[in-house]
Amino acid sequence: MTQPAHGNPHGSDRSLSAAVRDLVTTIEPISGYHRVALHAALGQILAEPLRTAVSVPAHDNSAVDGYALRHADDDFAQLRIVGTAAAGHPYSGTLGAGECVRIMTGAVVPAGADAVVMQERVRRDGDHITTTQWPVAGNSIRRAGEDLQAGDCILEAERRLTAADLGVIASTGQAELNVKRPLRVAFFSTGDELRGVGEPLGPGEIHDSNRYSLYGMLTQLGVEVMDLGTIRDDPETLAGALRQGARDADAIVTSGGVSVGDTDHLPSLLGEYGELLFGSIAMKPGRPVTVGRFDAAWYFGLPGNPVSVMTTFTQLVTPALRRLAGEAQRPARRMRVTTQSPLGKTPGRQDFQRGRLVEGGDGQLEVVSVGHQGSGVLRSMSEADCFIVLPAERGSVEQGEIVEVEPFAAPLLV
Ligand SMILES: Nc1nc2c(c(=O)[nH]1)N[C@H]1C(S)=C(S)[C@@H](COP(=O)(O)OP(=O)(O)OC[C@H]3O[C@@H](n4cnc5c(N)ncnc54)[C@H](O)[C@@H]3O)O[C@H]1N2
Ligand code: MOO
Repeated sequence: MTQPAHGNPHGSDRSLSAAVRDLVTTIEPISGYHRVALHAALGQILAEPLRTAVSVPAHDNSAVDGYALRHADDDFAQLRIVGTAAAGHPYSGTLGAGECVRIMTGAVVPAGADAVVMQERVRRDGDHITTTQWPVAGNSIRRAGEDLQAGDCILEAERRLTAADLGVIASTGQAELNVKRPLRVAFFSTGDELRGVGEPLGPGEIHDSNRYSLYGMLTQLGVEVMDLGTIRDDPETLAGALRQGARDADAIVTSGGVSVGDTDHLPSLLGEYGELLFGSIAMKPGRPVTVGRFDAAWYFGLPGNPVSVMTTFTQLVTPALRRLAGEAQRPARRMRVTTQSPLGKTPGRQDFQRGRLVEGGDGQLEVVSVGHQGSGVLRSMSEADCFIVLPAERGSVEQGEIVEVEPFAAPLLV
């Protein structure tokens, strides 16, 4: 599978979809799981399918505040109130003919009752009621098991647990569960021009911004991050950082030094000490990448341009790290909308332009370009809330044409 580190600039680079497919089929997920308290499972990956031993709700209960009655008493006669059922305080008797029970939302439906009438449809006179609208059988009753049935598989393995999932699990009473161990990802920036935030800049120097956007995207992906800092463009030092990352982490993500310049050492280092899987993708921004293995770790060398880092991270690294972490893949959520802006493009690479979704005249979502699309204009990422995804073969797009957009999700938006 090894290919030259630098793709052909005339268009024979591997497509992004082929690169992702190769990675996802080649990567073996890490093993290992641990048992955690329910609240600590938020954002973690479920290690096994989760079954419920109980039904939820456990009992038929009332959906409204009103009166539980026997539907067979369908004669519009007065019903006598024989007791009260509140949530957590069931009525212990059984309803007889002509009887009803004052019932509150969430209370267990008493034995003998088979419908509930809401109190707005009732006239009450002392301990008797008459209804203004006789309910149908089963009216306003939430059935036992209508949410979850005892024995059901309620969540599949490999699922990253959401707030709703925690609630669903809590409703079954389960206090602990097995989740996969978190993926450990080391990251560093490369470049002699880079200085840390808070440091003064010398001639030609810039602040290392990629390490912060990478930190943010990795953290939002739910992995354990190891920041190896800013590394100079020196092969020995870079090899040392790669060794440290491979020793302590499951994957290493770097920015810079993957193109064809004199100080771009990472492709040759990987070729020499590791295994190079591929070195160039037909996407813009983000054509030069260096992807492969270094010792036991997966290595993702992303281009240095700040927008290219974020684009390649979301499109290429994210599915690869999800696979490595043992998380089920998710399809890209793309939709077709009208563009309010003309979009410049030359055929050759799949383009990820930055856009914002807006409400069009007819209330439908449309997209506008955030403007300057240079791969060094990081503000375009900050101002955007979606990628405008243009196929490799197409040229410029006119205002009013339909384009595909991919709204940002984590790791770009919380
Ligand atoms: N002759 C060619 N030159 C370039 C090509 C090419 O195909 N042939 N591709 C261009 C493209 S596209 C990209 S993307 C870059 C990728 O180059 P590198 O990965 O080697 O990145 P660097 O040269 O190290 O940096 C590029 C750019 O980004 C700035 N940078 C780097 N790291 C950071 C950081 N941590 N924070 C902020 N900014 C950073 C760096 O100063 C450069 O301006 O190669 C093109 N060249
Ligand atoms: O691929 Mo570069 O990332 O276009 O600037």
